[in-house]
Amino acid sequence: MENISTISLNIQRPEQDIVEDIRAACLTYGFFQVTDYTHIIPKELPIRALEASRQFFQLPLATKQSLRKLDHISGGYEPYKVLNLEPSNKYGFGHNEGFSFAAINHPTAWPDESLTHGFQVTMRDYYDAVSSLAAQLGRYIAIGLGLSRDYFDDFFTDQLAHVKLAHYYRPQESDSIGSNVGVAAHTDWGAITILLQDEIGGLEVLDQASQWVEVPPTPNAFVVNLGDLLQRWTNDLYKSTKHRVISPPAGLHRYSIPFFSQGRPDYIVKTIESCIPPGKEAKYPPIKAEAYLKLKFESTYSMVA
Ligand SMILES: O=C(O)CCC(=O)C(=O)O
Ligand SMILES: [Fe+2]
Repeated sequence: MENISTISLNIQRPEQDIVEDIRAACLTYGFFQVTDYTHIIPKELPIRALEASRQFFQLPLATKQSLRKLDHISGGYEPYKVLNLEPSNKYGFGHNEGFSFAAINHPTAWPDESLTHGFQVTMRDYYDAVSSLAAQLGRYIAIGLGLSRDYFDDFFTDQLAHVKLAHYYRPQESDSIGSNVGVAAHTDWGAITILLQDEIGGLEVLDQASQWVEVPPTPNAFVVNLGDLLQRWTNDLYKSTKHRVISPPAGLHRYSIPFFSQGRPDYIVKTIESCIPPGKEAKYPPIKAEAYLKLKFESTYSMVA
């Protein structure tokens, strides 16, 4: 079992080296970490985003409850749910509360500016910057597949991504239940997920030998993983790998911010020809990004209000 690789995106590196490192990771784990991205994401922005997230979760519960997410499309607060391993729910019910939002103009119950100063601006900045990183990773992935570098650009332009601020913690009493589920094992649905995690740890990836491998918290790094849509797009050549989060022991708090890159809703995802072995057919028919995500949602997730 190999470690999850850490790939420097330093612009001084030969581009082909970055491309090959990313390709190797996509063919195995579909998980890697990236560093040296400050030409795309300002150095202080991830710190600001985690700080704003901590600030949000410190609001009184009643305030957070008033910002509750109403359905799976809109953004807002997702309250803490204690363990409930309902199999039809992709995330189980781990020990976490969340706040999610999507692209600009998307309905979201934002907290009042007077309560969390600068929160919305920080989150918008974060969204835009990480969107650019997703598009740049798309270019490296395209080159690695022998495609033109702008092959995925159209998919990432005006994409509808989802960002989730996640706060993992365990109230004392749940220790007696013995549950340590932060997020139950799952694969992501979209194309690329870019995750910022703090220094607590707990994210694990299932390797080819069915062992859980930790993705260690790494200063100034983002975790990148491919989702089911990119696996399908590449005819299963690139991997969307199962992962989970072990929640920290009572008394510790973990914060993370996954950015789920799901593409322009009306974009039609059609199997990349060069990923189909000679003499074989594509495994999947073309599908609109939006229709694919809806299908995934309906088949695996039952929202409990
Ligand atoms: O919080 C994390 O480290 C990962 C969360 C995750 O996998 C997800 O929300 O899809
Ligand atoms: Fe995930």
